[in-house]
Amino acid sequence: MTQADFSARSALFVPAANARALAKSTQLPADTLIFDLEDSAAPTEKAAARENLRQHLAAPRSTARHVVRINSLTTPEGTEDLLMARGARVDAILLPKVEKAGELAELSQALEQTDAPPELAIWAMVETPKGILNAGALAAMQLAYRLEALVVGPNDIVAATNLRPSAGRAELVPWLAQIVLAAKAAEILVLDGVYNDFRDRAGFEAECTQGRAMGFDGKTLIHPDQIEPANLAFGPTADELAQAQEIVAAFADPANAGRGVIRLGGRMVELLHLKKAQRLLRQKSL
Ligand SMILES: CC(C)(COP(=O)(O)OP(=O)(O)OC[C@H]1O[C@@H](n2cnc3c(N)ncnc32)[C@H](O)[C@@H]1OP(=O)(O)O)[C@@H](O)C(=O)NCCC(=O)NCCSC(=O)C[C@H](O)C(=O)O
Ligand SMILES: [Mg+2]
Repeated sequence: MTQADFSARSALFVPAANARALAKSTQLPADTLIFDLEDSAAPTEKAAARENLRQHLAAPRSTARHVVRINSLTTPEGTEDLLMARGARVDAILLPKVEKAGELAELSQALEQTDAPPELAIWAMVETPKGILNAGALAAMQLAYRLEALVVGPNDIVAATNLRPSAGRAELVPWLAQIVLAAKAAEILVLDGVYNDFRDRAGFEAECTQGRAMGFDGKTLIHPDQIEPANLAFGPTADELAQAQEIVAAFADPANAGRGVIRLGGRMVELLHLKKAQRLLRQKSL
């Protein structure tokens, strides 16, 4: 688990070029909405998508975290997207196809130059072979800059590597694990990639279970039907919540005052478990 105090179970990509999807997004129970200006907008749609989104973000919002995926900063579109997103006071900017730590430094400097508020975070997509190889260096930028999350991009990974993933994506797992480990070492969030077959609920649920078991904090999504199963799979189970409450209560017992390790129901429980339990309960109550 990361240090983030908010829940990041479900992050729905909302194509900014699609007015109906933008309208729909305000009623959806996703923890995060990622408004997309990159791959879901064709080159001829990009300016209109940005303008749609500017207007959409000026209206009242839901309580979801609002993130904008901009185009690469090496393109004129990217700079326009960044200025729009910064002006719209979103929670984070998602930069696609990040390969080198310098790209995050460049984005961070651009935000400093426009006096962006310190709470405006950076999210980075890891979706190329170089990005995966450099995941540790990218995540380490959290120390110097406002990097809050790594996000996997399986479609670009598959396209760049000519991989043929089978059901269960065993071929991808070693690369995904590298990205998860990099994020954990830097104590930032890590979100699993999208599942394209949005009518296949069983397949989606299986991939959520696998992602949660690997340590992902949540999953990026492409369709509203994927929100509820992702919230279930990445949220705490009833057992985990009950255990967390038990641990907090046990350490609050005066008989255990000042102790670093206690016995609870035949198990050893240490202060690290208390910290994890407290974080879980804090996230649940937000
Ligand atoms: C995949 C879709 C094109 C399917 O859309 P559609 O045919 O409209 O589906 P439905 O008829 O079932 O939709 C029902 C209603 O829900 C709204 N809807 C659908 N998708 C979304 C969404 N993502 N956000 C908000 N609302 C949504 C429809 O408008 C319908 O509403 P209404 O008309 O009022 O009844 C579509 O789901 C879609 O475009 N999905 C997102 C695509 C996208 O953003 N792609 C880019 C991000 S993924 C990516 O790039 C991953 C990464 O980079 C990688 O490399 O892997
Ligand atoms: Mg991609």
